[in-house]
Amino acid sequence: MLTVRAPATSANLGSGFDVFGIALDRPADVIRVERAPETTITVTGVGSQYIPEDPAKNTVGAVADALDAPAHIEIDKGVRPSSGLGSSAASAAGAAVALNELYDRGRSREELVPIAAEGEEVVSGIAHADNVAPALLGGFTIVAGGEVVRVDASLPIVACLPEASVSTRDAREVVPRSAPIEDVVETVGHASTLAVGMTRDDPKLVGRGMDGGIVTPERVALIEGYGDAREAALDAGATGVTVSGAGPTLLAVCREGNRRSVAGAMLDAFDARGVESRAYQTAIGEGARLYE
Ligand SMILES: Nc1ncnc2c1ncn2[C@@H]1O[C@H](COP(=O)(O)OP(=O)(O)O)[C@@H](O)[C@H]1O
Ligand SMILES: N[C@@H](CCOP(=O)(O)O)C(=O)O
Repeated sequence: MLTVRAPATSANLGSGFDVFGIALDRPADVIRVERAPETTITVTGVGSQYIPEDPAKNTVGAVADALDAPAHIEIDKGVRPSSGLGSSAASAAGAAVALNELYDRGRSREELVPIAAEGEEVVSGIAHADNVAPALLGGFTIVAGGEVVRVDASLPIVACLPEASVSTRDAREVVPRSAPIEDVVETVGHASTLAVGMTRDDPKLVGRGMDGGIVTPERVALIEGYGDAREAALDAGATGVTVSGAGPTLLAVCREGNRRSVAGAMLDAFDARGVESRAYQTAIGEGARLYE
């Protein structure tokens, strides 16, 4: 039996819809695989009651098909589904790494990106790779033109998850089909600033580069208490706050030493609105790790 720890991820980062992503140190899914004549799946852990074990409906089933690697796959969820923390992608990336090894398929991590993205198509209708790329490669990733660029970034992060669910499929319904050129120009400016900030591990540039975006303002409306929690985090010293993936998690970029106060401020702000939440004090981290 092979075991893989596959991390949560945060996609978009405000200005990089369907393009930018980061791997997070925690939380993570644990995937265990063993050869079998046909694919079967068991799911335990956080939110497992909402995750189908039918291989046709689970992201790992699509990955097993794509690698022609039938297996019994055990998924222990650490990343809550429909959270905006790449839950479906963590399992898909973990399964891709584990099955590639189990069947000696010889695919590189980069080659596994489109394979893991097939799992995302099962749940959101589109094979967006902005979660599976960092889940496989770690660090900060840019998915563009079918290629992935990886930057070995390192920054303190708080991910604050309110007690609500937003399905990526639903949140894609509010994505504008077109945008005024002024908004596109502004977004390109922010995205460029963010990418340079990542190469320098500069929380100020990264935070500034997360501002605005064409998609984020539409999604904020789906998250009760977003505005208050964002303000509280910025007041506590976060350098930037945006929606993580499709939400409802809020992603706050921090400076060394201020994660605890940022996390506390966000929890208090949600609490004042009567919304329960939990905060992960985490960091940009490594990709899926294989344990023999
Ligand atoms: N292995 C899996 N892990 C998590 N969710 C899964 C998995 N397989 C299928 N799903 C389904 O995917 C949906 C959650 O994915 P999504 O809406 O993209 O949110 P996120 O990936 O941010 O948690 C849920 O409907 C869940 O049942
Ligand atoms: N680019 C996608 C990212 C979805 O991330 P998730 O963590 O919410 O699954 C989108 O914004 O739709």
